[in-house]
Order: sequence, then C-alpha cells, then structure tokens
Amino acid sequence: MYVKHLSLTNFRSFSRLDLEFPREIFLLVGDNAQGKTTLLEAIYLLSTFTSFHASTDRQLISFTAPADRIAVSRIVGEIQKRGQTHRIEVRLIREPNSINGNQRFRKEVLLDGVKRKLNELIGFLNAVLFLPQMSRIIEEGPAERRRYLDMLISQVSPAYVRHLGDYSQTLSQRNALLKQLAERGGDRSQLAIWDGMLVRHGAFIMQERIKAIHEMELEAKRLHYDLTRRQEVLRLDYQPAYDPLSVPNGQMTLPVKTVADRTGITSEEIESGMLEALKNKQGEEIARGITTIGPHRDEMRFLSNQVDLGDYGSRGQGRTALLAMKLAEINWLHQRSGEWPVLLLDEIMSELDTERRKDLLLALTDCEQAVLTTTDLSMVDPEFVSTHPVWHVESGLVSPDF
Ligand SMILES: Nc1ncnc2c1ncn2[C@@H]1O[C@H](COP(=O)(O)OP(=O)(O)OP(=O)(O)O)[C@@H](O)[C@H]1O
Repeated sequence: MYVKHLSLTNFRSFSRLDLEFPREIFLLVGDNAQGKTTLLEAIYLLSTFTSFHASTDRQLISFTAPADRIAVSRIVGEIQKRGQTHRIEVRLIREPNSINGNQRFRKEVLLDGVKRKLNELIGFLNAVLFLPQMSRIIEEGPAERRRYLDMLISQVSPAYVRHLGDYSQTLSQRNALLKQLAERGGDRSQLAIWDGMLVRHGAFIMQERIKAIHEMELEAKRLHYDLTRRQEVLRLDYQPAYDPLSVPNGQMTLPVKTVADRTGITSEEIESGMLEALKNKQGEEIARGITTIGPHRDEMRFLSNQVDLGDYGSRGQGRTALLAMKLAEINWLHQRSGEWPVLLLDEIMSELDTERRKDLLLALTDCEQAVLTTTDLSMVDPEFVSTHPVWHVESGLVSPDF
C-alpha cells in the first residue's frame, strides 16, 4: 500500500498543503524546523490516529488559529491499497464554549467520506515509523514497550484494539470496586463479574502478544545477527505480569536461561489460570485498591547475548536492536496483512554508522513507499540520492525535485 496524495489544512505549521506522493522511496531534505517531521506525523496520524510527537491532539491544530472561533485541522490521505483507492480523513476540531469560556475538542475519522469509529480504522493504512528518540522503547519503563507492542499489533488486528479498549474499561471499574471494598467494605462477590471480563479480554491480549513477540523475535533475531556481523543474538523476553507458565509455590521454577515458550497455551488456559490467580490475590488487591496482574502490567525486555539492553546495553547496541526491530516490523506487517507498510524514517541516518546506513537502504529496496527525512544529504549514500526523488522542505513549502 502507499499514500498517493496528502492534503493538510491548519495542521501545525501547514495552513494548506496538497501533495502527490511517488510510489517509491523518496527523501525530504530541509533545515531544522521547516516541516519535515510534521509531514511524517500527518501520514502516521492517518494510520494510528494518534501523534507520535504531541502530548495532546490539540497541539496539532495550527497555533495561529484564533482561540475564540471554531478551528478545524484536516488531514486527508488518498491510499492505494489492494488495487483500490481509498480516502482517509482525520478532522481535529476545537470549539470555544461560550458559556464557561473553555474549549471543547473532538476528533473525527472518515473512510471514503463516511464517519467511522476510530477503532475500526486503525491499521487501515499500515505504517512503520522510525524516529531517533525511539531508543526509549528499549531504555525507558515497561509502559513504553507495552505502547509499542499495542501500536504494532493494533495495525493488523482490529479485534486486539477492541479487546484493549474493553480491558482498560473493565480494569478501571474493577479498580474502583477494589478501592470501594477497601474503604467501605461490602460484598466481595461483586468482583466476580469484573474478574470474568478482565480475564476474557486479558487472555485475548496476552495470546496476541505471545504470538506477535514470537514472530517478531524470529524476524528481528535474523536481521540483528546480520547487522551485528554475527556477533550478537537478539531475544525478546516477554514477561507477563500473570504468567501462565509459572508453577505453583513450592515447586521447581524454570531455570533462568530457559527460553519460555508460551505459544502453545490456549486462551482457556490463560483465562482459568488468571482467574485463579486473581482469586488468590483478592485480599492483597482489596488492601491495595488496584489490580496487580494482567496485561496492563506486562513487560518485554530486549536481550542481546543474554544481556539486558535496557539495563546494560550501549547506545550503539540499542540503536542496532531498534533498527532490527523496525526492519522486522516491515516484514511482519507484510506477512500479516499481505501489503507492504509505508515507511516513515525521520532523521535516522545521522544515528547510524556508515555500514548500518547501507544495511538500512538495502533493506528498503522491496518496499512500496518510504519517506526519509534528513537535514544533511551528505549522510545518504550518493548513489541512492542520485536514483531517488529528493524533495526540499522550506518554511512549510515542499518542492518536489524534478
Ligand atoms: N500547532 C502548530 N502550529 C503552527 N506551527 C507549529 C505547530 N506545532 C509546531 N509548529 C512549528 O512547525 C515547524 C516545523 O516543525 P517540524 O518538526 O516539522 O520541523 P522539521 O523540519 O522536522 O525540523 P527538524 O529537522 O528540526 O526536526 C516548527 O517551527 C514548529 O514550531
């Protein structure tokens, strides 16, 4: 699949933009603060409907739009997918509320002119995004890695998006009840309904994570082995907060170095095991007022030659592992959806050494469309530059190089 056309209105620094994109790898070149990242952000928004950049969607609306009037930011993409052209539109709407002076904000998404639920359209356009700051996926806390996994799986599984939403709602309700039981006491059997729902959605999420991590590991391990010139073996170590593989107290646990294989576990097994674990933890959870096990607390660690990259990896090792993951994502999304995702690579050449840059460009050759941004064209292999379109971005104006 690829993006044929992008049109922006009041989106960050672009008051108006209409661009026809080529179906190939192309470069966006420009100094800092000219609008390169904003273009990638707009395309990524059409895939996930969230920004990789902004802490709130409100920031995406042009800050020059007057605050006392309705402001609409529109991002419209024509997508070529399975031989057909579709139009995805995202509208970000900010309205002043004349009664209390506050502003209301809402987001609408449309497919081919028809309003749809956001969850139904996530992943209609598949995109792989690579930003230099993504090394935080490896370096920072587990929430970053859960978010990464969720975004990845959501692109290929609408059911996963639904279960995630339902799980999160159930979790809030259950936590509210736990707090109430702790503060005011009451009938503990009320928890049963939430427990049943939590394990049903939780088991689905865990099974999808087990499958995705297993498949991604196979792909990333192979790529990483090549990228490290056969020096390092990458592992993705899923550490679920409720582990269906753990054994009852007092029995032997798995030896530390054993690779846990959870791929054969059925969702019924996860559901019944997690339900049992919730029962055993009921007293503790009521006392603490929170749910202590389940996918909201899952972890995934990146190991290279058995060493945890988050705790002990060098920056270079982190970048290489991330590059392997991103390249693996391309193949994984292609395998799962049958279509090549659109690649969005923001200023990553400066992050990679010469060999890795070559590896990256080589790995892109099969892709249908990739957009690479750079401030410095000399970072990119001259032969690559001479054989691909180079577009210049300056003060929000994009000039295709003919
Ligand atoms: N909501 C907004 N309204 C108007 N302009 C904005 C908004 N948000 C960001 N900008 C501006 O958009 C400009 C372009 O930013 P962008 O991140 O796209 O640049 P860039 O070309 O990728 O630069 P760099 O190479 O430094 O990453 C910046 O000057 C920024 O201040």
